[in-house]
Amino acid sequence: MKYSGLNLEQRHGKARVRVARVWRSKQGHHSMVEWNVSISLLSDCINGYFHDDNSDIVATDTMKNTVYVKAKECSDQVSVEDFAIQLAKHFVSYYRQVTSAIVNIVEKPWERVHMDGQPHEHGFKLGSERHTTEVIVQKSGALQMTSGVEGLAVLKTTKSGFEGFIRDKYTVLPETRERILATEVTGSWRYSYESIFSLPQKPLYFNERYLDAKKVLMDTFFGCPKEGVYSPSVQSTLYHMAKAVLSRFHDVSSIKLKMPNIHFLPVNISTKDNIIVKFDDDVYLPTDEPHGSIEATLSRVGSKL
Ligand SMILES: O=c1[nH]c(=O)c2[nH]c(=O)[nH]c2[nH]1
Repeated sequence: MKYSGLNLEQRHGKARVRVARVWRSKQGHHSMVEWNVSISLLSDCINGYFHDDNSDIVATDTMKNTVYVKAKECSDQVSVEDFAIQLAKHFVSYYRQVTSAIVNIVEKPWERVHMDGQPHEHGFKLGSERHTTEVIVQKSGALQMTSGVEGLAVLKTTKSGFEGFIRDKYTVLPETRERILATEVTGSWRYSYESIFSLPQKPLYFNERYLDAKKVLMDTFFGCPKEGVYSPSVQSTLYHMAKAVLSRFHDVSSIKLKMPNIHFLPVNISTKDNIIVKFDDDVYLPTDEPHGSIEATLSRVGSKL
């Protein structure tokens, strides 16, 4: 928006609104989710910036309240993606001023407790990795949506190496075909649905997709239980993981993976005359600083990122 020779780009929203929703069946079976919701609206409210006139501003406090109202209105359990879409749809359809709504949600990994193999009706414990989503909905119904996972910490104790890299006067790293490979995957995959009117109608479709995508990522990282699979680099493993998701899910058009290389350093301790600990692929020093940072986006040729 141009005003007195200046250009203004703006958005406003509410970040980190926490909400939990419980669904109770008549038989006493409970389901629950906990979400951390961030909303950002693109809206025509420039008079608030230029003329001290707030009459076109949706208060961020109102946005926060809307999260609770919409959670209340979900009478059946919904995926985090469906909730994000419902919220975003509300803002673009309810307010004349709002042209586009961006909703980010992180789901806290509450998992049903099992006792002696039996699922508990109303007991949950916290897991580790988190299900995430970002949806952008325009007034026209145009949609961009991604789902993802964060904090997926995985490690294997062998079948990993790193050889053949550039060696120069700054290089000390020995080549190896035997090391620990550890990372904490942050991934997000873009769905090819481009309109809120063309979404799959199956309830909890995106929850199923999330679990399946996570399984494909992990299966590719680890390989089969007995043999595993050799990783020549984090880069190669990342590529195979991303490719497996694109091959498996035809409604995913691109995937971004961030895979820090969390180093486990060989421990060797010696004095001038004595070796106290000699590394034999057994004792490691786990570190998280510094770590390698490796990330890439893989998309189908012709897909919009
Ligand atoms: O898999 C790896 N990729 C790298 O780029 C790299 N760099 C490094 O020092 N170790 C490793 N390992």
